[in-house]
Amino acid sequence: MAVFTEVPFDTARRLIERLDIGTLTTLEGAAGGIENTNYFADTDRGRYVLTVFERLGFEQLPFYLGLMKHLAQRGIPVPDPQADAEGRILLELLGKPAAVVNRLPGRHREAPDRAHAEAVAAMLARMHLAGADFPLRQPNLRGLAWWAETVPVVRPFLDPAQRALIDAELAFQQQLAASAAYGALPAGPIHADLFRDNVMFTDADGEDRLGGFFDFYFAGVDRWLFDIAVCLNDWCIDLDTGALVEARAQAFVAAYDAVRPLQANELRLLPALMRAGALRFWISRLWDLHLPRDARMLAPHDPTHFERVLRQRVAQPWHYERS
Ligand SMILES: Nc1ncnc2c1ncn2[C@@H]1O[C@H](COP(=O)(O)OP(=O)(O)O)[C@@H](O)[C@H]1O
Ligand SMILES: N[C@@H](CCOP(=O)(O)O)C(=O)O
Repeated sequence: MAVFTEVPFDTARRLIERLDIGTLTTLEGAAGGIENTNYFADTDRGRYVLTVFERLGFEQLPFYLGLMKHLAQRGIPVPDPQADAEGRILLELLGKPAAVVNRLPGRHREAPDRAHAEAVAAMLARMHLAGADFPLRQPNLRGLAWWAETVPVVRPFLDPAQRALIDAELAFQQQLAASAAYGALPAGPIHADLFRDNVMFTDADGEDRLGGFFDFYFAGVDRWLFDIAVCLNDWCIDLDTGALVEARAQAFVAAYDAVRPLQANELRLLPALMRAGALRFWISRLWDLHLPRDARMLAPHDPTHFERVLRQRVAQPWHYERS
């Protein structure tokens, strides 16, 4: 259960009262997640999620919440932060930052097929375009600078072969980031963590429909291609082996490309960015496993999964072929 901060019903009721979204009827802790306290909060007028931020401070949240508001206003299905009478969407509860967003319909799909991948890819492209004029700028805080800072911290926990891999891949990404081709990649706000468990699908009428993207708390301004790479490494792999499911990956990129045509240097650098995406989550999972920030931290994700994915992306780079 991802409830790190217990919120009494009356405390939540008073907060909800300030938002003009009805009267709180039920409040229930949400399972899953490893970062924030989430409660499902129903009112007599709608369904919401109350989040108390455990890791993030008041300085980073205006970017995340503002981006969600911006995207929601442009018709992208993402949680829409609710404002109080003064127009504030970043709230405070029990001394911690908090927000109330609308609850997306549906549930995530653990075993996505090609149609799920295509729906996510097309919406990802729409989201990138819709976010392009978002005025706030915050870098991807889990980007290259963080990897370089964190690799020395997790390195002592690795065996010699793992150290060689992590050192080589970090050096490869540093060299890539300094290249002109990388510098020319289009950039803007990205989600940066759009895994299967951060996307809802509804199954009304026997057909799956995209319910929305959520958990924007790793978002930042970075290369759009990085978002595509992160998705390919999750939506388009066999989780048992880490192998890319090439037909699904091909369909994913084609669906994205149909909405926002990829540039030639994006097509060329995709294999390198897929290595970046695998490295990023290998490092963060190592960090979560070996340096838990809090004794109450839930079971961390398995780092060896992304070590394996990274080895495969290095050994078998995959190129998208436009048909
Ligand atoms: N806006 C939302 N709409 C619907 N469900 C949500 C929403 N936000 C969070 N949830 C639910 O809460 C769970 C935990 O949220 P998540 O953002 O993954 O937490 P964390 O930030 O701790 O990783 C999700 O798996 C999902 O079921
Ligand atoms: N998707 C990341 C972990 C981030 O956790 P989330 O629950 O906030 O998405 C991973 O799989 O390592």
